[in-house]
Amino acid sequence: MPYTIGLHSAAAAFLSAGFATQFSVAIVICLVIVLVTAYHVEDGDEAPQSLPGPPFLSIFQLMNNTVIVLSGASARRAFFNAKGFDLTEGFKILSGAIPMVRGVTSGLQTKRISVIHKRLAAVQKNVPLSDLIPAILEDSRRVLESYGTSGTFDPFEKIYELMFQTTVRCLSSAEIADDAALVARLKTLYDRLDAGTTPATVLFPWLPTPAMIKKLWATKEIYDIVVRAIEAREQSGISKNDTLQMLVDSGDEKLVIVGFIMGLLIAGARATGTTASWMITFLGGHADFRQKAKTEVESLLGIYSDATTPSLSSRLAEIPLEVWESQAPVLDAIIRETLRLGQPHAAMRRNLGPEVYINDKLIPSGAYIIYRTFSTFPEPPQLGNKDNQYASTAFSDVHLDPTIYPDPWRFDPSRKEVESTANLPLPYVGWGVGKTTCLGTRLAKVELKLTVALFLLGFDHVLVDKNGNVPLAPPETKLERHPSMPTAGRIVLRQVHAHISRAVNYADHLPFSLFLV
Ligand code: HEM
Repeated sequence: MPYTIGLHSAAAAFLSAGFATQFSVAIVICLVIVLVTAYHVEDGDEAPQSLPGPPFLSIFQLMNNTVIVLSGASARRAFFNAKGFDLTEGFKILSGAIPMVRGVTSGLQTKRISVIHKRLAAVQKNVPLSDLIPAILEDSRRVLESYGTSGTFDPFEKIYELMFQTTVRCLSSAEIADDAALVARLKTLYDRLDAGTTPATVLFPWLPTPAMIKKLWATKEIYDIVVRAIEAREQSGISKNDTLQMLVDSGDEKLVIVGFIMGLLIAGARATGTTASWMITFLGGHADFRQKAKTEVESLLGIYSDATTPSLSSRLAEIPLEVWESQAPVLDAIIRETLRLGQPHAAMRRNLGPEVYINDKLIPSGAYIIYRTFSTFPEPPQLGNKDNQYASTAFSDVHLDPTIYPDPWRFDPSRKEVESTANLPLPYVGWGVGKTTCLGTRLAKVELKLTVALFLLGFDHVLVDKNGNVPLAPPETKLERHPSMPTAGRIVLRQVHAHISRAVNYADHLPFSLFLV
C-alpha cells in the first residue's frame, strides 16, 4: 500500500477546490509561466537558522517558499495553537498530493470547508453513527470471510483494504459501498494519487510530468464516480439511510458534497487503514494484549448480545454505540498506544498571518511550517541498520521521548496517560490537539473497534517472519521501516481448530460464528 506524507493533504486540497478548477488551473499553468511571489527571510538574529540548525527550529527554501521546521515542547504548543497557522494551506504546497495552485479559490474555500466539517459532525451524531454499526460489521464480515480459514497476508495491504471498504460505507453512498468492484477501483485511484507524489510533483506542481498527468486523470475519475452517485440519488427520488442522503438533504451545493466525499474518503481511509494495520500487527506480536482485547469484547457480547443471534457480526452489532465508546478501555488503550508508535500523520501549516515569534525566532506571514518528525532519540533495540528509517514516526519528537515514555519503542497499552502540564505541553498528539484536533475521531474509533473486534474473535493470529513460518515475538521488529511505508508486517491467520467441527449450523457465517458455538 503506497503511502505518502500528509494524510490529510489530499483531503484538504480536495476540500478547497472543485475538480473543474483544479483541472483547468493545472492545464493553464502548464502553458503559462507563473511568477511566484517569494517570501524571503532576512538572516537576522531573530530568523531561524538554515538547515542544519538547532533541533527546535530550522529553515529551508522550497522553491520560493520559506519552510520552517519546528520541534520541541514550546514550539509544539505554538504549532498546534497559533491562530494564523492554517492546516489546509500548509498541505497544499508541502504535500504535492494533487495539482494545486496557491491562492486559487481561497476566498470561497474557508466557507466550504466549514460546511464540510459541519456535515462530518452530523455523521458522527449518536443516531447516524449507531446506524452505521451494523453496516460496518456486515462489510467487515464479508471482507474477513474472504480471507478463508487460514493463510498469511500483509496487514498493511489486507487490513487497509478492509478499512477502505468501511470508510466508503461511512462517508459515501450505499450504492458505491455495495459495489465491491467500484470500491476496489476507487482504492486503486486513490493509491495512484499517493504513488504519483514524487519530489518533482512537490517541487514543480505545475509541470506536466507523466506522474502529474496520471494524478489528474485519477482525480477526474474519482470525481466522475462521486458525481454519478450524487446525480443517481437525486434523480431516483428514493431516500436511503446513508451519508450521501444526509448531504443531499442538507441542500448543500454539489461542490460541497463532492468535496466531503472525495476529501474525507482519503483522509479517513488512509488514517484508519494504517492505524488498523498497525493494531493488528502489534497485537499479532503481543499475545497478552491480544487476549485482553478479545476477553473485553467477549464480555461485552456476553452482556449486550443475544447468544442465539446466528452470526458473530450481528451479535457485535447488538452492542450499543455508547458501550463501545465507554466500556472498552482495553481497545481504547490499544488504539492510543498504536497511534503513539504508528502515527500516520505529518503535520504542516502555513502562517496566514500575522507574523509570530516562537522561542524568539520569527515565523513570517506566508511561511510554511512543518512539525518535525525526525526523532533525535536513540534507535530502537535490535535495529542497528543505518538503512532503516526507523526514527521517522510522525510526532516522534514527543511520542518517542524516553523522558515521557520510558522504553519508548516498546508497545505497551498499559502505559499511564501523561497529562499535559506547563512544563510538558501536549505530551500526546495522536489525534491532533488544540485548533486542529481530528474531526473524525469518533467515527474512526468506532470503525477501528468494530473491525478489530471482529478480526480478533474470528481469527487467531501471530506475526511471522518474511518466509511466513517463524513466529516473531518482538513486535518492535515491525518498526524497522518508516510507518508511512509499512510493508514489513506479515501475519499468519489460524482458525480456532477446536471449534471447527461444531459449526455446521452456521455454515453461512463461516468462520466467524465458529468459536462462539
Ligand atoms: C485513526 C484514524 C485517524 C487518525 C489517527 C487521525 C488523526 C488526525 C490528526 C493527528 C489530525 C491533526 C493533523 C494536524 O494537526 O496537522 C487530524 C485532523 C483531521 N482529521 Fe483525522 N484522523 C483519523 C481519522 C479521521 C477520519 C476517519 C476523518 C473523517 C472522516 C478525519 C478527519 C479529519 C479532519 C477533517 C481533520 C482536520 C481538522 C482541521 O482542519 O482542523 N480523520 N486527524
